[in-house]
Amino acid sequence: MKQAMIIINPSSGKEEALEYVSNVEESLRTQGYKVIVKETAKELDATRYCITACEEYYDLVVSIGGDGTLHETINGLMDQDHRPRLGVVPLGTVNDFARALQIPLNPEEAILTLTSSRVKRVDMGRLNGELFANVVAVGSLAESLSSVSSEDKSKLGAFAYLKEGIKELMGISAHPFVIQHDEKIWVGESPLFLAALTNSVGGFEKLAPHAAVDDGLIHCFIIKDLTIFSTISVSLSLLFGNLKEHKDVIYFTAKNVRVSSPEPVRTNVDGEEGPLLPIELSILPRHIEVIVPEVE
Ligand SMILES: Nc1ncnc2c1ncn2[C@@H]1O[C@H](COP(=O)(O)OP(=O)(O)OP(=O)(O)O)[C@@H](O)[C@H]1O
Repeated sequence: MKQAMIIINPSSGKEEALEYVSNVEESLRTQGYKVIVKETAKELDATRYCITACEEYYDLVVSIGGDGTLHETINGLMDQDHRPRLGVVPLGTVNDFARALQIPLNPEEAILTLTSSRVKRVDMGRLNGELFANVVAVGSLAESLSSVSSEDKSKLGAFAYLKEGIKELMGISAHPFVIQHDEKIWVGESPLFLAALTNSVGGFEKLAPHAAVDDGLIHCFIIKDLTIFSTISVSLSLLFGNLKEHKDVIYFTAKNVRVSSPEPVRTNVDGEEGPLLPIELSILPRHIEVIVPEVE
């Protein structure tokens, strides 16, 4: 009999997550799965549960929660030979991974998608010893993103990040970076370096419109300028999708990236606080298989 594990963060999605479990269970049982439900109680529980699902040859893991829960679930798939297929019911504020894969942001509709026969192989990024699914942000702006309050996130969604970003850019200086990408190197000062795998970053689906989830590339943006006029125009480019063409932005793609700084600079990984520099990024092409809607 096919086996499915539901990994659910009961604290996600304004504490509404548990309401959806029975619908997901029913959908999976109807499809012939034996279902087990694992509730997370703390950080990294989702990773531990997902490792068990790999070791016990589960066919499917469904993550019910925000991008944080999804990030932790995906990390359970890191060095595993058997990797169950992934289903996603997004309950967070931003839900970049679901946006990038056209998985409905409405939980009820996302649950219906679990019956889809269409799957997509998706790239994962490796950052030092962990995986990321969407984006790594480095620099003063990234540090401010980690501090966006959940109240602001719920109220303003993606605009909370933009608001914090503009506030931050008006008052801060850049960090010195050394960015090695494949055989090239960039040395300079920047308030923000972004490495994106998908088109959706911080809820902005147009940040990297050309980034396909399975193109085997890390899409990198270095923001160079800090003046207020530039900040406003960079923000507009974020919204309208031409960031890579902006004159104060350097854009490149790479398979391997190393970012270092003589200063202690923090990172933000998939929307959560990440490690200090230096970081090494690489790509695991088409590493996981995700259930996506029947029609694009
Ligand atoms: N039972 C729990 N109570 C509190 N926190 C938990 C629990 N289980 C897991 N967590 C932690 O909560 C973090 C945030 O979860 P997640 O991103 O899924 O939800 P969210 O905060 O509603 O989403 P978003 O950040 O997009 O608004 C996870 O990274 C995880 O470490």
